[in-house]
Amino acid sequence: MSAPEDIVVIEGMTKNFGSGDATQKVLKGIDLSLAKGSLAALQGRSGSGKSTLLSILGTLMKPTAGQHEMLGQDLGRISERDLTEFRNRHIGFVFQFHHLFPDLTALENVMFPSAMHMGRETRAARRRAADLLVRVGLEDRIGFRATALSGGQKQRVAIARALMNTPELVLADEPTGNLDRESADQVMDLVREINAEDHTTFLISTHDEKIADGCRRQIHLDDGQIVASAPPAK
Ligand SMILES: Nc1ncnc2c1ncn2[C@@H]1O[C@H](COP(=O)(O)OP(=O)(O)OP(=O)(O)O)[C@@H](O)[C@H]1O
Repeated sequence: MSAPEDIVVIEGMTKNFGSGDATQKVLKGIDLSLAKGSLAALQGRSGSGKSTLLSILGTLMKPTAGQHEMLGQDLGRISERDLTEFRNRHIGFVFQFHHLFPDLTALENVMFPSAMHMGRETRAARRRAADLLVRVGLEDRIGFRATALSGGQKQRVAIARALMNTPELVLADEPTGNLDRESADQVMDLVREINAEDHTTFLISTHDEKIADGCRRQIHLDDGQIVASAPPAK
């Protein structure tokens, strides 16, 4: 059952890859809810299904079975077109490898999601993108091409880009996996600040205990099942 403060609820979620004898059961019945404003780590050994779960939560992949609700909408029952619009409007993504366009500037990279989001005029988008880059501490890198940024700076641009459309939920798949300790800690400080100030909900998959400890909830996946999920701090 979902509580009013839950923005995401999944029940009985399964995901199989392949078919017949080659079927691989990757998610084996996941029940999970995320309260608005939560900051949760998704932990588990390599191959336990973390990226698969994030892809489904991000509506980038369909589950084999199970219920998926977000913001009160049953996402299993809406058209592909509406799902794309829903994703652009409500979900932001940060990946291990930043996926910035190398020849675009930091500002242009951050503005990119707004190009897919009808109705936001360019001047307002530029202003918001610039404000976000200031917020992530890159005011002196706004006009730099992505190739001229350090790994930590690129990941901060990726966070700004994820926030461009003011999503309720940000899914981050090993966002610090490619960074040195200091840059990883800075990225996590930034995530904590955004979470505290904006109440944006974050789910972060990580192999890094320090990053997981910096979250207010730890969800452990083992072989496609949740084996522990510390209750959210109140
Ligand atoms: N598109 C796919 N087709 C077939 N099998 C897949 C696909 N995506 C993932 N898998 C398999 O699902 C299992 C879980 O993969 P997943 O990437 O979700 O794990 P993970 O916990 O994120 O691992 P890591 O920590 O190494 O990133 C793996 O055995 C993987 O080979």
